Amino acid sequence: HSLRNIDELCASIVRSHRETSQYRLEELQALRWKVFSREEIQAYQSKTVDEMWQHCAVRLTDAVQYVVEFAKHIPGFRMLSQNDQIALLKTGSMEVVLVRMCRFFNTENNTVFFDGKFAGTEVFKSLACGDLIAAVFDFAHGMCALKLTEQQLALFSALVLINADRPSLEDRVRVQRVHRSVEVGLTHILHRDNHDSLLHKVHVSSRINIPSHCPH
Ligand SMILES: COc1ccc2c(n1)CCN(C(=O)[C@H]1C[C@@H](CC(=O)O)C1)[C@H]2C(=O)Nc1cc(F)c2c(c1)C=CC2(C)C
Repeated sequence: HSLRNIDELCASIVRSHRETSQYRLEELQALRWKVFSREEIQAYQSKTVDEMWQHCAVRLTDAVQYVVEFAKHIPGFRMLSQNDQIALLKTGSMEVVLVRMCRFFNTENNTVFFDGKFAGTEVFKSLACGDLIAAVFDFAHGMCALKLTEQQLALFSALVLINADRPSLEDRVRVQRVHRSVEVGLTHILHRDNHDSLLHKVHVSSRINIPSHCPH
């Protein structure tokens, strides 16, 4: 890896992340104290499980589409076979949405951006999936605690997505090679930002232990 290649790889991943972020950080900062009224929370809580999941699924599908676009612009990702690109996106895109979600999270009042305002866990009560929602919020807290810059978040997102341990990959060795190059890029950026304390943390691509099933 010549230094030039690493810089070029980082630059293209950061550009791709920036171009595929649904909302700019400044927009979300402006909204971060816009929370739901009691009536609005009541309205969400009186939805049926299916209505609420439908409502969330539409938004998450939106966020996943942006992650697909992000992946397509990662040089190493495009080099992989179509089947491996699809396998990585099927299993990894939701994890990247959750990693990206930390940009939409306000740790001071434990709320996440949802439907244009910031929602606490009580808004999702009608999903009857308290443990899943708690895991999503805990994960967002953990990601925020790392205080990653947009560039570090871009490289970390690519690292989470390009994971050679995903099921049903045809050419694991090739995926591992791309993973390694992204890892070198992230290490390079963390060194440059004197964020060495983060090195050990971000190399374990964090997983959420999604509870096996929701009661409903
Ligand atoms: C990448 O990070 C993020 C983070 C949040 C959101 C997005 N992406 C996508 C866009 N978004 C919107 O709400 C859109 C604003 C639009 C209407 C408008 O523009 O006003 C609709 C957010 C969203 O979907 N939040 C969301 C969904 C969801 F299912 C859950 C949680 C949070 C928390 C727990 C669960 C239940 C898992």
